[in-house]
Amino acid sequence: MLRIITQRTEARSELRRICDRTHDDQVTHKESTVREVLQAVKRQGDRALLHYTSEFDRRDLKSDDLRVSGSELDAAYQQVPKELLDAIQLACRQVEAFHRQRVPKSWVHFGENEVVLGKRYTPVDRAGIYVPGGQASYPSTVIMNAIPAKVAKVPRIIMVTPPGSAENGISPAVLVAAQEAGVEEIYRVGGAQAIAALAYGTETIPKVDIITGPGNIYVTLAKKLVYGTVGIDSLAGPSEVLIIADKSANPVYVAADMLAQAEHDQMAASILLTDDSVLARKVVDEVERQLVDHPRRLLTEKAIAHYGLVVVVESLEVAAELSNEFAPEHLELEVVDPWGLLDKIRHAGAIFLGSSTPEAVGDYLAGPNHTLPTSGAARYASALTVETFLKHSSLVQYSQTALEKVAGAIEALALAEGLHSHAESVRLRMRGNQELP
Ligand SMILES: NC(=O)c1ccc[n+]([C@@H]2O[C@H](COP(=O)([O-])OP(=O)(O)OC[C@H]3O[C@@H](n4cnc5c(N)ncnc54)[C@H](O)[C@@H]3O)[C@@H](O)[C@H]2O)c1
Ligand SMILES: N[C@H](CO)Cc1c[nH]c[nH+]1
Repeated sequence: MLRIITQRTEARSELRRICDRTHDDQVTHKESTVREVLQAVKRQGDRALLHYTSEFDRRDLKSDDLRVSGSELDAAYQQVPKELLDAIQLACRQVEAFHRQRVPKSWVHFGENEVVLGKRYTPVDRAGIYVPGGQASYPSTVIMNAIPAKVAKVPRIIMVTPPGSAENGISPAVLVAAQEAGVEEIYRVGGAQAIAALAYGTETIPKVDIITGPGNIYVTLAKKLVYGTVGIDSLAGPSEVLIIADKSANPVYVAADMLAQAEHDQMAASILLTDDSVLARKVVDEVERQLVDHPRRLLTEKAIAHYGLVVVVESLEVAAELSNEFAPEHLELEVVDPWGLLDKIRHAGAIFLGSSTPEAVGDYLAGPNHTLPTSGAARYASALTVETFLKHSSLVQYSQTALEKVAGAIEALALAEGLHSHAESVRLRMRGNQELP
């Protein structure tokens, strides 16, 4: 089921197909559904939200049900075992410590020539965080999105997540993680309709300035389409792992790490590049073996069948080259000298070095963010950070003397652009205080 490829040209074209899986032809019809959902929510607000929640999540709700109540939030604590609460609190502390390390600071520079320049950072007024909840529940994603927003001092954080089944609702762990991370405004709505609500606002859900968080193909397409109306973090769609392994790697670990990605979504991708054909064979067998009793076997098998791949390469240098072309969300270096190989890596959302560092460490509590760019977006985008929730304004002050020194240059540039009033705005100041005629 998991294929092994040894031929370089075939490997390249398969890797391209997998990387492009979120913008291939099969996705086009999903995009038209997403466009329709966005338009309907924009025009009809809550009415459309409730309609699509019934259609896609099989939950018949009223507007009043959308917001998670205070009593539900309180009750969630009773349903979360102590070890899980401890783990959530540990993850919150570690993620916060990591994100506090590099918070950008406003600065002002008083130059020698009576010129003052600077940058002033301010948070967005409202952030909308999307927490997925279709195939699995993600308390970890609450933490990864809410904590950086808190560190950035965003005044209002609005969380959306699918409603869950009528019997179980939203996972209590998600509700507890939200409260531990400092979020209390939570709405039960998922998919493209949730993204539309955050982008345009409805009677119940407020419009935000930026939407962050990962999601399935519908969520990712919706974020792409609302970009401009609101900001977004990145296109953090169906998950991916690419593992570069040599003969020192343990096939049991490699297989487990491939399945740990595949179990997210049938569109998740799991790739192994190795210079050892014996390891390649063992990993394929081990994936089969670990799938036998897998509780999410059907979905995971689909992901492995469509977007799983093992490539045997001539050398680790070739593996690094192919990995750079793919630009994976997660890259694991399970080789004798991971730090040596790191020099050859240029594009990846997060890099895990050595065989004692399964990607799950980063998923939950190492500290760095697990909301990462997918489908090749790591070529130009990065993990979610505190800066995602900040923007900066440039600060500029010139004295009259400083302005006199550059007046001629500004005038020349303005005239070259044919912009009369730009030139005039400087020229008038050179003539001293102007009285109204
Ligand atoms: N890149 C990252 O940083 C990262 C991190 C965590 C998870 N993920 C990814 O997030 C995704 C989570 O997906 P999920 O499905 O579990 O939850 P989700 O919340 O992203 O999607 C569920 C929603 O999709 C909508 N939906 C389902 N079927 C639909 C259909 N046929 N038409 C229109 N809308 C439909 C429903 O409204 C539902 O609420 C996975 O792909 C996982 O790999 C990515
Ligand atoms: N691997 C996911 C990022 O693609 C993050 C995650 C959350 N829970 C488990 N894993």
